[in-house]
Amino acid sequence: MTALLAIDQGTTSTRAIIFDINGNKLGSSQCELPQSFPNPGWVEHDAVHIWDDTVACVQGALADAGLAADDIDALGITNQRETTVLWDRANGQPVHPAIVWQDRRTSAFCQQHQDRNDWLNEKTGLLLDPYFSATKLTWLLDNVPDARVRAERGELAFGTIDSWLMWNLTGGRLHVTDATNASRTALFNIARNEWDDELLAFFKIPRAVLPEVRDSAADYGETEPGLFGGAIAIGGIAGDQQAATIGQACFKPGMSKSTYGTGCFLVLNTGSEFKRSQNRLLSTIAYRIKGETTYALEGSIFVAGAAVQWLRDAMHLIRAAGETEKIAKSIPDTDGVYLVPAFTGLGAPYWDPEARGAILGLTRDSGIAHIVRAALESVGYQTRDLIDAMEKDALALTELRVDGGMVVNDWLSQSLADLLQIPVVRPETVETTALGAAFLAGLTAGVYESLEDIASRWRAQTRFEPQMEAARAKKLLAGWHDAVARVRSANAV
Ligand SMILES: Nc1ncnc2c1ncn2[C@@H]1O[C@H](COP(=O)(O)OP(=O)(O)O)[C@@H](O)[C@H]1O
Ligand SMILES: O=P(O)(O)OC[C@H](O)CO
Repeated sequence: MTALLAIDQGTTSTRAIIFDINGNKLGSSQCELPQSFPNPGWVEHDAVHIWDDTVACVQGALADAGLAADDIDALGITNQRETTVLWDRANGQPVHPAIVWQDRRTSAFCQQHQDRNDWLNEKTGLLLDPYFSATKLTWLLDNVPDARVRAERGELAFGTIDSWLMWNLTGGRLHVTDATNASRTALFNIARNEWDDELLAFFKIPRAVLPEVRDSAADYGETEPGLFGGAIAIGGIAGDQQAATIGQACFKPGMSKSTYGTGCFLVLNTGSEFKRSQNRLLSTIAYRIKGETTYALEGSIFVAGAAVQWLRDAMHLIRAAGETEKIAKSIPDTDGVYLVPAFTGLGAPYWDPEARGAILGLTRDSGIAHIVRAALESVGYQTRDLIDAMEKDALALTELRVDGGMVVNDWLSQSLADLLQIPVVRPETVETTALGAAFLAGLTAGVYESLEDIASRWRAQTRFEPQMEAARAKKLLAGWHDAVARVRSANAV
């Protein structure tokens, strides 16, 4: 029997999941991952803790499935993207805690150099923002004692979390990453598919710290035999949103997926051509297979499920996330109440770090249900803003595949279809991120013949058709834009 193992190293947890050939789960194990916040706007992880959890999770998943290392056909890795690790090649120890994608410590540098945005975007598809790895790595080289001279001597290695795990899984033999993770560093030229000397010079990064970049489905060697009771072949790597795109089998231009967890990431396959957004979306590598690159447009929203967590933990309006479904259904509409969850600013397409959240349109009749429903609707409105931006980039979406912890909520999924005015499709396997990594590994191992073979195994579970009239959706959206206009910061671009 085929067994594919995926490591899914995320921002809040590390998971290992074993799938059969059709994406059914055979076993899994999960560890919660703490973050530290040593200064305002700083977010760090202990990279050694991440590695220890990864080993424990793989062992746990094997035990859960009742399988041994020898039973696994191949291993794939997927990971939180952009998070930056710098370690000593001699002893394998990180020289500093990992700087997490959410960390804003380099925002002053980015503000100062906004005039380079267009130049950077043309090479990387990204924006000059602290979100991406480049400025985090510069910060490490400038602030860790001796780091810069040691990096120039070739003594230090940089990597996103996939590289860090690969280094450890192979006992320090391989310093590699894949094209999707490289595309999130702001050091990789995604048109030419190589590390870019001009970018390296601008960010003052010595080439000697960089990993080798391979295809997303490629031979990545084997795990150290002592780790899991036998060597396991490693056959795939992809950043988590790209892996979800693969797990949702969005292999044709125009196909899209949106993942609703803490935040929301919408990825649209744009095919073999690098297309720059004119509407403040990111361009990125969706996957690189057999040397051929497929590109995507991506819209990132910082707060989706996090708004539900806020209703529960800060406002105490609900006791559990699942209650929101019944509460939202209990009223016909929010009666003009909007919640703009700009708790940490607004992401795409606004990119307004100074905006702050608000609840607008309250009357004496407004109650808990209105606020809860407005929080769920804000997820649909934000997604609609992304889709409208994509449409302006001349790429209209005809349906959206959804996944992530929020979409178990049927009301939310229906509301997405209504506000987006396109069908929303929920698959049978909602662990699409891990599944995408397993698919890549299976492709390398010869378990799957092709992407078409993988696509034939993807199964829809529920299709939500728009039920709301277009005119009503338009009116609600106008109210949302009015609400957003009120929370935007005065100096936003
Ligand atoms: N039934 C539900 N309705 C609405 N939101 C939910 C529901 N269940 C979970 N969530 C939200 O989904 C998020 C968890 O999704 P998950 O995909 O596990 O997130 P992440 O991978 O970002 O940690 C949480 O923010 C939670 O509030
Ligand atoms: O770990 P997640 O699922 O929150 O995803 C993080 C993203 O990759 C950040 O770009």
